[in-house]
Amino acid sequence: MASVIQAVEEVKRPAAEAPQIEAPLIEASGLGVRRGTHWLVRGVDLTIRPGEIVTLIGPNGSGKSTTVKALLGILETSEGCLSRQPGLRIGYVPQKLSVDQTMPLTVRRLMTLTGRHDRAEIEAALNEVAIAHLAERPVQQLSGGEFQRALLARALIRRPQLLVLDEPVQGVDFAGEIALYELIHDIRERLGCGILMISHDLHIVMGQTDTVVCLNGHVCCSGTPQVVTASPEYRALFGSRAASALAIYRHDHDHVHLADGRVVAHDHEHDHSRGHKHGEDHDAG
Ligand SMILES: Nc1ncnc2c1ncn2[C@@H]1O[C@H](COP(=O)(O)OP(=O)(O)OP(=O)(O)O)[C@@H](O)[C@H]1O
Repeated sequence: MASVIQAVEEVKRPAAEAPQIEAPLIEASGLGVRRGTHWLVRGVDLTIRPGEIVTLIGPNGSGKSTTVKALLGILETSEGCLSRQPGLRIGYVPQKLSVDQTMPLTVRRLMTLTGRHDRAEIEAALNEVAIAHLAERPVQQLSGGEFQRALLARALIRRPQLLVLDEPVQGVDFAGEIALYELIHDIRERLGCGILMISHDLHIVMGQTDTVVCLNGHVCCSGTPQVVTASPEYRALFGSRAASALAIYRHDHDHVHLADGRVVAHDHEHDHSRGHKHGEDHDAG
């Protein structure tokens, strides 16, 4: 009887109190890109909401970059549905950015190559990634990690609603990798932007992501890291690397972030649907 009353009260509860799931920034369904008779990638279903980190993983040539470019509208899609929030502000950190070794280019100047920004905006973006002290340094003299931070700052200066990172830790040593992923996580917390990332670092991906999409020319499996690491497709694709990533990963959902910014306690036994963030608990190594 008590449960019936409880159920009725749940129904009566005003809609405003129900958890709000924010509208997607980008939503793709059955997306495919073909060149000639060859499908580069096919059957991609993917949604990115504000404040959500979605990571694409997969072997070389599995269609990760193609998928990102199609989602951003850089590449024309051949089939499927794709919608982006109108006027969506995107900050993009490319896989590679080659800088002429002889060209004098300071970090400050790098920040203005793709748009006009005043001093305060540049300072704020550099502060965001903790390299304000390097503003006058030629970019050729930066370490791998510092250069990646400078690229991140350049993407953040536009106050993006969606940050897109194509392998953000390239040229960075292991300690620097961890620091960068922590920074990306912090940026999501501070700015509330959605993050779409390509990564090969399975261990870190599994700890720092809300949703993992595993590609191999098509979506092999997708969902929370917990769901993906348990899937046979993922294990078949990554073999022993998959097993070790699974071994260090322990996912501990203990709260949800509602669309209005509130954080509420959450049961462990909840469904892993979209629209929430999570707390994680990782065992080292
Ligand atoms: N313009 C193109 N024309 C024909 N084939 C292409 C084109 N661009 C990419 N490909 C092919 O499409 C497939 C997917 O490429 P993509 O760059 O998306 O893979 P990826 O998963 O990002 O790889 P990596 O991890 O090596 O960066 C590859 O087989 C690639 O050779």
